[in-house]
Amino acid sequence: MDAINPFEMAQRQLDTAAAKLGLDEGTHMFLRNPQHEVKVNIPVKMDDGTTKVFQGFRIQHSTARGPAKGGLRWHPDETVDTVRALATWMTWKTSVVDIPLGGGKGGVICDPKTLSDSEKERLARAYIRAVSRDIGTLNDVPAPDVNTTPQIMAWMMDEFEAIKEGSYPGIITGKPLALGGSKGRTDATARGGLFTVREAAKNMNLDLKGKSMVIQGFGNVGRYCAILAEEIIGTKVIAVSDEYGAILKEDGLDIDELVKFYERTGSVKDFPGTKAISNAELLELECYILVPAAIEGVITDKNVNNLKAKMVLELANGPTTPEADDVLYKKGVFLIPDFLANAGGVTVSYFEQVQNTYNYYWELDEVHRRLDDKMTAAFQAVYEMAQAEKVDMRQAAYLVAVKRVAEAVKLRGWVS
Ligand SMILES: NC(=O)C1=CN([C@@H]2O[C@H](COP(=O)(O)OP(=O)(O)OC[C@H]3O[C@@H](n4cnc5c(N)ncnc54)[C@H](OP(=O)(O)O)[C@@H]3O)[C@@H](O)[C@H]2O)C=CC1
Ligand SMILES: O=C(O)CCC(=O)C(=O)O
Repeated sequence: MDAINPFEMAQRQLDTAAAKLGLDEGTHMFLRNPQHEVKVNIPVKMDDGTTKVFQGFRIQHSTARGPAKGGLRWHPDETVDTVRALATWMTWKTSVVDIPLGGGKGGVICDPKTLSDSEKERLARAYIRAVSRDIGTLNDVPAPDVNTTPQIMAWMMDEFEAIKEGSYPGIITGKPLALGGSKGRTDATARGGLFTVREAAKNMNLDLKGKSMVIQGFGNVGRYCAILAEEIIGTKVIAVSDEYGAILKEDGLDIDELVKFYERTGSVKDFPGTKAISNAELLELECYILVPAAIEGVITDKNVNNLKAKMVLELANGPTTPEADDVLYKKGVFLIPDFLANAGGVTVSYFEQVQNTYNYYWELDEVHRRLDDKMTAAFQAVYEMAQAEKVDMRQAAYLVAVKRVAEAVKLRGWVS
C-alpha cells in the first residue's frame, strides 16, 4: 500500500486523539499496541498431495470493553502490521457503536483465488486448530472479512466444536443461517453505512435523490452498497470496480443486471454498455459520493488533490492516509470514517452472538430496526462531537471511541 504502514497510521490516528483528550501516558501507551498476538504456521495438504505451509495471525488489540471481536482476512498481501491495524480499528469500531465488545482481527497469508474448495476447507480447519486455545465465546470471536465467507465460518465453527466437544455457535459470526447465522448479516456493513449517509443528509439538509455514487470494490460490502444505495438514500451508482478493473456509465448502472453478470463471470469488467476505466481513474471521477469498499491505503497524498467527490463513505478499513485526510477536510469534503461507516457488520455480528446465546432468532425487520438505532445513535454522537470540537469526522469518531475504551481500562484498574 504505497509504502504506508497501516499500523503506524492507526497509531498516529490514536496519538492525535490522545493529545486532544489529554489521555494519561499509561493509557495511551497501553492502547497503542495490541494486548495479545498469536502467529501460527499452518501445514495444509494440497489436492496434488504436497503440503504447503501458510502463515496466520490472530491479534487481540483490546478486551477492555468485552471479548475481542473482528474478522479473518485471507489475502496474499497480509502482514502482521495490517492485522495489528485492523485489530486496533475494531476496538474503536465496537466502541463507537457502543456494543460490549473489544477489538481483534486475524488473517492468513494466502491467495484464495488459487485454492480449491477442499483446500480452503482444510486451511480453515487447520487455522482453527492452530488458534483454538486463543479464541472463545468469552474472549475472542472471529467473523468474515476480505475473502472469507459464511461457508468458511461454518467449517471453522464445526472444527472448533469438534475440538471442544460441544455446541459453540457463538464462537464465530457471519455463519450461514442454517447454522445459527443472523438474518441481515450479509448486507449489514453496507446497510449500516448507508444509514450514516442518510443521517448526514438529514443533519446537513441535503437531498441525495439522483446524486451520483462511485464504489471501489464489488465484494460483500461494495456489491450490497450498490444494491441498497437507491432504496436507502436515493443515489444512482455510476461506476464500480473490482481487482480486474472498473466500469463507468454516466447515466447510472443497472445494478440488478450487473449483479447477474458478476455472478456469471466473476467480475464487473466488460459489463455491456459501460466504459472501461482503471481503478485509479475511478477514484478521481466527478461524483457526489465516493465509496472505497475494497482495501486500505487507496486515497493518499498522491491522488487526493484529484478527487472530486463531495462526500466519502469509507466502507473499507483504512482507505485514507492521514495526509490525505487533512487535504479532504480542508477541501470541505464530508468524510464518514471507516470505523463508524462500516460498523454495521460487527453490530449485526454482535446481534448474532446475542441470538446464539439465547438460542432464539429474530426476524429480519427486527435486525434492521436495531441496526438502524445503533448506527443512527453512533452517527449523531460523532457528528455532535465534530461540531462541538470543530474537528473532522474521523477525529470526532476517535474522541468518542477512545474515551469510552480509556474509561473501561481505568475502571478495570489496568492503568491507574
Ligand atoms: N465483510 C464485512 O462485513 C466487512 C468488511 N469491511 C471492509 O470492507 C472492505 C471490503 O471487504 P469485503 O467486501 O468483505 O471483501 P470481499 O473479499 O468480499 O471483496 C473485496 C472486493 O475488493 C476488490 N478489490 C480487492 N483489491 C482491489 C484493488 N486493488 N482495487 C480494486 N478492488 C479491489 C475485490 O475484487 P475481486 O472480486 O476481483 O477480488 C472485491 O470486489 C475491506 O476493507 C474490509 O476490511 C469492513 C467491515 C465489515
Ligand atoms: O463482524 C465482525 O465481527 C467484524 C467484521 C470486521 O472484520 C470489520 O468490521 O472490519
